[in-house]
Amino acid sequence: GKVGVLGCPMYHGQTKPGTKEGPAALRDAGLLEMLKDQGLDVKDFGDVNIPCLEEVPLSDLSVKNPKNIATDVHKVLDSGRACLVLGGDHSLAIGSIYGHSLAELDQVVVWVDAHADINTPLTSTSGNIHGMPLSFLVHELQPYTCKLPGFESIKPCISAKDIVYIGLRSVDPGERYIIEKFGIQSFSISEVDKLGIKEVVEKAINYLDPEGKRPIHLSFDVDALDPSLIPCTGTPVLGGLSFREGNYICEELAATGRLSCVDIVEVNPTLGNERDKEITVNAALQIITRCFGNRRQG
Ligand SMILES: CN[C@](CCCC[B-](O)(O)O)(CCN1CCCCC1)C(=O)O
Ligand SMILES: [Mn+2]
Ligand SMILES: [Mn+2]
Ligand SMILES: [Mn+2]
Repeated sequence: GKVGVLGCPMYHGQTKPGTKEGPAALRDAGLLEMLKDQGLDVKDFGDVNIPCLEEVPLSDLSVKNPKNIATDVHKVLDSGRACLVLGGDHSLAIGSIYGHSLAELDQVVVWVDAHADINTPLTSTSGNIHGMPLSFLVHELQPYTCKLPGFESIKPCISAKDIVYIGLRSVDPGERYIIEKFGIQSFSISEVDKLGIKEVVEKAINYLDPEGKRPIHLSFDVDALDPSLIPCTGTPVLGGLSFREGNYICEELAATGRLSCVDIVEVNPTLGNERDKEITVNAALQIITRCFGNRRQG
C-alpha cells in the first residue's frame, strides 16, 4: 500500500502547546522506517504550515490552519496514497475531514476518543476548539451553531449518520443532547464492556457502510486509550481502551482495505518525564502500524 505522512503540529485548539511536538516525537522514534519495514511505499509530505500565535491575529488563526490542512490532505489523497496525519491537537480534524471530503465525497468517520468533540462554540464550557471539531463539519448541526471568524473556508461535509464513536467516557451535557437529537451512533466504554470490542467494531462498520464500499476516515485521539498507556496527553480520562482493543480496532479497519485517512492526535510529549514519553510514543507507533496492515498474527 501507499501512504503519505503529513505532520500537523497544531496546538491552538487547546491550552497545552506541547502537541506541536507530536509529529517530531513520532518521526524521531522511527515511524517512517517502521512503515517502510512493513513493506509500505511511504512518502513524507512534511509538516502543514501552522503559523504560530504571534504571527497572526486570533481572528485569522483558524482560517489558515484548517484550510492549509485540508489542502494538504487533499493533495496526499489525490496522489493516490492513504493519508496519515500526525497531530497536534484534535482541532486538526476540521481540516483533515474537510480535506478528505475534497478528495472523496462519501467518506464515513470512525471517531475513537474518550470525548465526543462535538461542542459548538455556544455549548463549549472550555472554549477549546479541540472539543468542537465535529460541530464545524456536520450538516445537521449548522442551524444550531455559529461560524467562528476565519472558518468561512470550511464547509460542513458529513452527515450525523456517517459518524460512529468508539471509546466515549467524558461527554458534556450539550454534546449528549446533540448526540441524542441527531441520533449519532456511539459505542461508549460501557458498550465496549457490555458487547466486547469485536461486536462493537462489527456493528460500527456495518452501520456506517453496510455495502462495504465507502472510504473510511479514522480520527484516533490517543486519549481513547487508557491513560496508563498514554501518559503524555492533555485530557486523560481513567478507564480507557486497552492496548489490545486499540490494536484490534485498527487491524479491523485496515482489513476493510478502505481506510483512506488516519488522524493520530493529542500526543503531547511535553507532559510527563522521558519514560512517559517513551511509553506514549511506542503505543502510538504500534497503533499506527496496525492501521496500515501490520497485524499481531504476522
Ligand atoms: C469533554 N469536553 C471537553 C474536553 C474536550 C477534549 C478534546 B479532545 O480532542 O482531547 O478529545 C472538556 C470540557 N470539560 C472541562 C472541565 C469541566 C467540565 C467540562 C471540552 O473542552 O469541550
Ligand atoms: Mn481532488
Ligand atoms: Mn479526547
Ligand atoms: Mn479528541
